[in-house]
Amino acid sequence: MCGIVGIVGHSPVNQLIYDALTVLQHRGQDAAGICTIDGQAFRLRKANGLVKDVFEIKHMHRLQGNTGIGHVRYPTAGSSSSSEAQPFYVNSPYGITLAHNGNLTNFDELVASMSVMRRHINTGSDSELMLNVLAHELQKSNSLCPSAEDVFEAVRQLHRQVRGAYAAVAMVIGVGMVAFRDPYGIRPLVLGKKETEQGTEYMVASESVSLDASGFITLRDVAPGEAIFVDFDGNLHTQQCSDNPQHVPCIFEYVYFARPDSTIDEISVYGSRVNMGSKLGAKIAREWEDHDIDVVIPIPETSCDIALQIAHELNLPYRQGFVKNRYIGRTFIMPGQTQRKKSVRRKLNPISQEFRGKNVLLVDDSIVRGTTSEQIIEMAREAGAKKVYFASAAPEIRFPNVYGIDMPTSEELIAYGRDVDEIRKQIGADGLVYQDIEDLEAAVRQANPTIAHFETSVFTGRYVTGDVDQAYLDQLNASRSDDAKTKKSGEQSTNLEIHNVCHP
Ligand SMILES: O=P(O)(O)OC[C@H]1O[C@H](OP(=O)(O)OP(=O)(O)O)[C@H](O)[C@@H]1O
Ligand SMILES: NC(=O)CC[C@H](N)C(=O)O
Ligand SMILES: [Mg+2]
Repeated sequence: MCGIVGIVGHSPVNQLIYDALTVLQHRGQDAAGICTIDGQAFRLRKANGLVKDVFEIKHMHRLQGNTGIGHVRYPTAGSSSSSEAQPFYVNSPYGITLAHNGNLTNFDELVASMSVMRRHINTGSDSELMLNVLAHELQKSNSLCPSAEDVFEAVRQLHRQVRGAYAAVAMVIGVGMVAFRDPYGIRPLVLGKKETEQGTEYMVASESVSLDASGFITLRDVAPGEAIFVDFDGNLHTQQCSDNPQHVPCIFEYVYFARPDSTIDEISVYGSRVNMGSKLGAKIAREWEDHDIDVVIPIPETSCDIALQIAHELNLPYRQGFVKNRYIGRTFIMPGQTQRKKSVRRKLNPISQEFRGKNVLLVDDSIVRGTTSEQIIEMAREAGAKKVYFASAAPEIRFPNVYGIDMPTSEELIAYGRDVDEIRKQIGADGLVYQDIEDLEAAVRQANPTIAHFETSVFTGRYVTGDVDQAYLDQLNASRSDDAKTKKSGEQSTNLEIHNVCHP
């Protein structure tokens, strides 16, 4: 899950974009990039690493200009090479740069269409493909300076060619900034503004929290299929560019990805997690009527709000029994299983007095590969717990994700081919309870009943874009499973370091 941001301002935007990216860091820890427009030139800095490490003062000085876009990356296509960090750049028919959150499901088809379009692709990134489709469609306007209508027509044509999930922001030199969301609105995108003495500034971002951090107020979510265009005179234009938009946002944003202080599609992420706690607490009370749980303990950090509400429902004490090392990032979005496994104990350490002689209920937002739950239960026992029960605020995850979460294969998922009792044994718990899918959907929908359906394929195996078949999933497995990535990592090169060439 990557994070994207774009600003058309009246004064330098480098620091604002940097600040916005730091609060989107939870969406991608692998690479970061910022591109600004300085006169007629793009200024670009992108590299592997966290925002704080990628941008040194010398880079920030070079990122001049009042318009810019930024990206934090969690790879779901191609490799982890720094040449696939974003934003991407093309120089024809105009100077265009683009940052993308999501994952395209018709990668091969798009690669094949590139030769017809006479466009060159330099990496294995789906985002580079999408940029080239946009460039190709803009070229059809046959104009030296495309109008808002030309830009919207290009996005309309892009929606017809590109499949999968995408929230994207692009800049066209001399023209403006365009942002768009796929016709199902799977990935989030929010629009904000700031009034200044020089006029209105506009910003788009993956999450509202980055508008807060950069001093913008949230106007609204970008609608599924809609495009937002801000020209360089600062005028905002918007248009629905999809033939058949439907709103089916990804439910995993609420379960895990997004920050609790963000609001996505008019639903507070925090509020949805509290509701998840209410529903799961009620299920535990119902199904484990005679339970002997002494204390509820969250597995920091994402599950804290959920666990507190479960404790409230069960009328039990809530204790922060694990201390989180604030210098270790999120383990689930780390690129390899060895690194993920090692990081759990580095990240979380128990306070034994909260475990000694007690029956504890550990709560997590989700169990994906089981990396966290297996180790954390072991740690709880080592700390002296008598019994260790486990609750997951999301249902069993049994299917790959193809829309921007790097879960490319069923075999890596602990719930694949196992029922709840088998999973319980595998993670070593005395009892295990999962949220029901209906309850999860209801918990999230509560704040915005207009959303009839959520993207829930990891639980159901139903893919909303209708183009995901077994052949595609097999291919994804072959190219992106942990084994495949390990094999590939030896071959990875950074391609040409053309993206960081320093111009005087
Ligand atoms: O079953 P697994 O494969 O371990 O994946 C699930 C775990 O990973 C995530 O935590 P993460 O450490 O990424 O982030 P957090 O600090 O936001 O909870 C999630 O919150 C679960 O704890
Ligand atoms: N998680 C994402 O949104 C990834 C974006 C894009 N598919 C990449 O791999 O760079
Ligand atoms: Mg976690």
